[in-house]
Amino acid sequence: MLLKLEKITKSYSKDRTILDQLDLEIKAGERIAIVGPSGSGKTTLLNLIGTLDRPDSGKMFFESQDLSAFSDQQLAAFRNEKIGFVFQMHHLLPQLTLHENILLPTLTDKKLQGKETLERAQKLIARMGLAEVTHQKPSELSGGECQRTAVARALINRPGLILADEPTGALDQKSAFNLTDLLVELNQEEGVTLIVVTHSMEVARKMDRIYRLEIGKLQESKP
Ligand SMILES: Nc1ncnc2c1ncn2[C@@H]1O[C@H](COP(=O)(O)OP(=O)(O)OP(=O)(O)O)[C@@H](O)[C@H]1O
Repeated sequence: MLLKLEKITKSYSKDRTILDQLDLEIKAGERIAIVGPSGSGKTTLLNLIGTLDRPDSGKMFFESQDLSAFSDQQLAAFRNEKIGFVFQMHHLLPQLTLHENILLPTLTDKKLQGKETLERAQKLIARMGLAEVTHQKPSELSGGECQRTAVARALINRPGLILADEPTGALDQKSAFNLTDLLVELNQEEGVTLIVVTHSMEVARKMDRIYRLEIGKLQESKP
């Protein structure tokens, strides 16, 4: 099991529980979609899985390691090594080129800086169809190119898990389908596990399993 959530509860205020004793198990290499009404807690759940926030109660295991036992510093190192993030708005740094943005997650760790990482970046740039625009800055790229750069950045450290929160939400339909197909191909080529929060059933249907988040719990849903 790559990821196991046991009775995870989270609220931001006393009068409303967002996630209520939620359980989830995900195997390495799976593609999972999380759908559900606006405000149901999808981003909250993704932030907990990504260790950007901690649950009020419950346990979370990643490769059998109990993450609640990790200090904030240990979690930061874990996150950088094991998890890649893709957001709705690409969150690229505007002053850096596409190439520099992709290398950002490698800058915090000396072990990651070397020929192998540069080769990995080149390979991802080619794979994403970005070879022509590597020295351009985000303002000089299309929305689809920015999102593909964000996917390359998420993959640069070879994480076991990609968390994507509405990755196609800001794209036109053609770019949205392209990006989804690319994520599926990368899952198949590299074995990276994929958790995608989406409002789009077309995107969700390309995953192995679809979960609906409603009233604090996940229910497996048919495509
Ligand atoms: N930091 C916070 N402080 C207080 N309330 C919050 C905070 N973050 C989220 N919420 C509330 O928790 C609920 C769940 O939010 P969340 O962003 O997880 O929902 P979502 O399912 O991702 O919604 P959407 O589909 O609209 O993006 C919402 O009612 C939101 O207002």
